[in-house]
Formats: sequence, structure tokens, C-alpha cells
Amino acid sequence: MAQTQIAENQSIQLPTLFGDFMMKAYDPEVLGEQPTVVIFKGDLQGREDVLVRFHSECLTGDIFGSLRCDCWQQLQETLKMIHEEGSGAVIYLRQEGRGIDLVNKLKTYILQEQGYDTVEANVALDLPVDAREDSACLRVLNDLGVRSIRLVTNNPDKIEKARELGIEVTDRVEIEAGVCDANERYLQTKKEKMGHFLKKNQQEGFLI
Ligand SMILES: Nc1nc2c(ncn2[C@@H]2O[C@H](COP(=O)(O)OP(=O)(O)OP(=O)(O)O)[C@@H](O)[C@H]2O)c(=O)[nH]1
Repeated sequence: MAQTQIAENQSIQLPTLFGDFMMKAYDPEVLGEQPTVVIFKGDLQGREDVLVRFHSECLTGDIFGSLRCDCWQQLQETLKMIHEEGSGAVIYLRQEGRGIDLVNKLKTYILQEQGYDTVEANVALDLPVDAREDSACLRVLNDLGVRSIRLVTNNPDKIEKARELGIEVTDRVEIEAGVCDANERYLQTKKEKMGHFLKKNQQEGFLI
């Protein structure tokens, strides 16, 4: 007979195109919010320097492969990196549009189609440029028993916020931003206005 008593936060197996992972979902701490999700590989209990990405939800990119941003490529790239290394985690935060939600993000896209950049569009609509709050990451890392992380990001603010939460970030791991015509302005704005570690390469566009 199948066991029907399921423990809270029990992990499930998740075979993916990028290899075999485990996954857990956490009940939201605030009613009405979406569960935080972690997809991970390896026994991370007590481990130091774990390869980790905090990835904010991007329905347009992560689900539909939108090229207006680099979210989909970064997610795939990280899963490949974790698979190759044999361990690590992606904490998937339900902070669509840097926390302004999907409907508002699409409104900013309308302004972007009229010439505003991603920062100007948020400001013009009286929306915060970045409304993300990352405390769910601490909850997940504690649950997995991770002691310190190497954070996969090009965003200096993510490292600072993680450290403010008390997460030990021992290193930053660069992640390549796949450039194309559709996302070049988005990447340029991240670099110039949000301080992202992106280098412009004359021949090939933006790389890390
Ligand atoms: N407001 C707004 N949000 C966007 C836009 N394009 C993408 N996003 C959101 O930006 C967020 C990107 O999150 P991440 O990829 O985790 O983080 P990041 O700050 O870009 O930093 P990295 O770790 O270097 O990728 C997601 O929530 C996307 O939905 C946009 O044009 N406007």
C-alpha cells in the first residue's frame, strides 16, 4: 500500500532536459503569494561554497522563451552548470517583473515599445525599479542545510542583499548574458543604470 502521510517540504525527483534534479516547494509565508521553489542536485546538508542561483520569475522568458530579456538563457545555463558540477541549487523566487507582477511588467513593455528603457518605464508608471525581497532564499538555504554559497549572478545588488540577510556568499560566479537584437537595450540598461557586471564586446555584443 502506498504511503499517504507526506512530510512537509518533502523533495521530489525531477528528471529534466539538463539532468536529474530534486525539487521542493515551500508554502508562502504571506497569504496569497506563490510558493518559493528550489530545484537542486546533491546532498547539500552542511556543505560550503554551494553553486546557487536566486532566479526571479519571468513568465515571458522562462516559459515562452522571450528574447526581450536574458532570463531563459540564464536559467538554462545555471541548470547546466549545476549538472556539470554535480551539485547546486536554483531558488526560484515568485517575483515576476522584479516584483511588480506580470500585468505591470507588460504595461512597462508597452512603454518600452515607445522608446523608454526598462528603468524609465517603471518610473513613468510609478512602479519601483526593483521591488524584490529575498528572505525566502535564507529559508530555503537553511532548510537544505547549505552553509555558504557561490552566487551565480551578474547583479551586485543580489550579492549585497544576500549578505544583509546573513547568507554567506564566498564568491560570485559570472553568467553569460546571451545577447541578441531584442535584448540588447535591456542588457545595456542593466549595465548602465543597475550596475550589472556586463562587458560590451565589440564583435559579439554583451558577454559577462
Ligand atoms: N520590470 C521589469 N522586469 C523585467 C523586465 N525584463 C525582465 N524582468 C524581470 O527581471 C527579473 C530578472 O531576474 P533575475 O534574472 O533573477 O535577476 P537579475 O537582477 O537580472 O540579475 P542576474 O542574477 O544577473 O540575472 C525577472 O523577475 C523578470 O521578470 C523588464 O523589462 N521590466
